[in-house]
Amino acid sequence: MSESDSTVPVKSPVSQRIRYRLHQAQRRFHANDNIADFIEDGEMAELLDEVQEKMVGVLQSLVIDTDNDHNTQDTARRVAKMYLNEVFRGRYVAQPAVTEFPNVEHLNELMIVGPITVRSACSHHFCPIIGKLWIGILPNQHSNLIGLSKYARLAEWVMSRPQIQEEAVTQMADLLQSKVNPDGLAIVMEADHFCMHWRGVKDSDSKMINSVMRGIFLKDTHLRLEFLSLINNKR
Ligand SMILES: Nc1nc2c(ncn2[C@@H]2O[C@H](COP(=O)(O)OP(=O)(O)OP(=O)(O)O)[C@@H](O)[C@H]2O)c(=O)[nH]1
Repeated sequence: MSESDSTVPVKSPVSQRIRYRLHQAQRRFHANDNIADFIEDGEMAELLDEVQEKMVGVLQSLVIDTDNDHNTQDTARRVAKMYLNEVFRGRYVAQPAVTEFPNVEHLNELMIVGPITVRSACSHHFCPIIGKLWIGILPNQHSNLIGLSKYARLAEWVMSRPQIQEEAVTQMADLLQSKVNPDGLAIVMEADHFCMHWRGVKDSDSKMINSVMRGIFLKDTHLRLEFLSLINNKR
């Protein structure tokens, strides 16, 4: 815990109050963690004002004349809103409600959902990661079936945080495993990383593809190949 977070005066900045609660609960708050449980009513509006104020400082340090440049006058507010309410929203809001249905018909055939569009950002440069995600599920009679749209809603919640792709797919797999409790779970993500396209090495063509296989997908080569060939036909 940093010294400034260990004791929190009542009128301290809202981010400091939230960090204090996280430290007290000994909860991790990395860039790809959700911290909704530690934010009280009305504090998102305060956080917006605080991030805006800090963004004003960044623009000043970039020597941009925000007083006279009509294009950047409201940029600090726009960027703060974009981070908190859009591109990093998955850190600050609670998990979307997911209706779970019992597997009454005891379905146990491979089901594939995708491609789900992924919009994320890398935690190193905060550059966009844009890609696609496929999910394969082999339910059993005890599995919960969740509505099709909920796969996309859960993916959006996990992905709209700064992160690395390897951890994003693992988080997605852990979440679906806990919701659906299937015999097998497979996830493949293919994405463009703008930190490689727009800057740095400036390689416009390369993508990152990674997968997570759980349960029967690890043991059953035929099932794994069936999943991979079905999604390959659609890519
Ligand atoms: N493994 C992994 N690396 C990523 C991901 N997104 C971005 N990166 C890479 O993370 C690295 C960032 O760390 P550094 O190498 O210290 O950054 P840098 O000095 O700006 O590196 P360059 O991008 O090569 O200019 C870069 O190589 C990125 O391409 C991801 O999802 N997974």
